[in-house]
Amino acid sequence: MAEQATRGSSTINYKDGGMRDNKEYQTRLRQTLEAGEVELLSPEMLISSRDAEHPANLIPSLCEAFYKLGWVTGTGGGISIRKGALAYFAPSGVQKERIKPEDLFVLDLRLGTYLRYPLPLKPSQCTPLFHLSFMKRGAGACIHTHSQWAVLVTLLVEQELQQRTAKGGFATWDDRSMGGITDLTGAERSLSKKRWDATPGRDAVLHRPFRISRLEQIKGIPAGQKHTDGYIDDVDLSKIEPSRPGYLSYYDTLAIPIIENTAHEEDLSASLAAAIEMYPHSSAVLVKRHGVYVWGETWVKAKTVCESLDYIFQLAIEMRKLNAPWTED
Ligand SMILES: CSCCC(=O)C(=O)COP(=O)(O)O
Ligand SMILES: [Zn+2]
Repeated sequence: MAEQATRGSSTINYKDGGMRDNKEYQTRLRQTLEAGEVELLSPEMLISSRDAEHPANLIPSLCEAFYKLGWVTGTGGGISIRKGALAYFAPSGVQKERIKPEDLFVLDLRLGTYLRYPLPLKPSQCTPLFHLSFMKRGAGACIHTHSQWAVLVTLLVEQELQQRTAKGGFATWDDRSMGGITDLTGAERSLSKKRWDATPGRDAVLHRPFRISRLEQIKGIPAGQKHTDGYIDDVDLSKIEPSRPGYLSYYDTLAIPIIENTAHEEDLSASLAAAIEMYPHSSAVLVKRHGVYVWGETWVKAKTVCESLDYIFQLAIEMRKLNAPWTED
């Protein structure tokens, strides 16, 4: 395992072993963590904790649970968790149900530098996408699944789009880019339009999101999101108000944007960023023929929303088989 971390042009070598049981070191370590002086940390300390709620322990156990749900089959998908300014990522191409804390990468979001990089592993290809959710939404965790239900709803929306385009296409900007969403305020609409015009990657956001209403489980999806222009350590994310408070009501319509897939996961960054800008209230983005990204303030919230969405996607597939409409308009 790598015993070093690189900061700027200098390389710091760390020794491990023995130190973990040393009380004085533990105290200094805690003070160092509290002061945010993470450069004094041994990379091994970043993943050594007896606390089951520590990201180094949570990521392996959650990935195992997600594997059993069919969310991270064949190494794809996963979860990243943020602890303050530190973000924890799983390795790429490794069976997600067998990940160990030692396999995890730790990125300092302020420095943009890895504090732990366990060669010869590589960080998950989802890393830049997870990173976007931390920087733009102040997320505490982000989940990526390859759930078959998520993939199937993107196919059905694609089919709807093809049928609509064949009938004469899209008339207005709203119709094209917002998929006919009518519940945005005038200010949000005009801001979205400005963002839409200025955002690279917008062309890969489908002209129609997945939309569904009148389902009890919709009440498990947040109504609004926090917006940040980058993770800043001295900004208290808990003080940033979400764009809309609370959760969707039974009478709201859930809308999840869909972006085109790319040959490489990391190339989804521009379109994911565009979808996040375009849909200011959304806590998820579907990737056509691929899966879904879902984030939340905490890993518990991200997992709960992901479960609700997966349930809704599965129900939507079954509804379509029965010719039951997803929305009333
Ligand atoms: C068969 S998985 C292809 C890549 C992918 O979709 C993904 O989610 C990234 O997986 P990684 O192993 O890099 O975490
Ligand atoms: Zn993927």
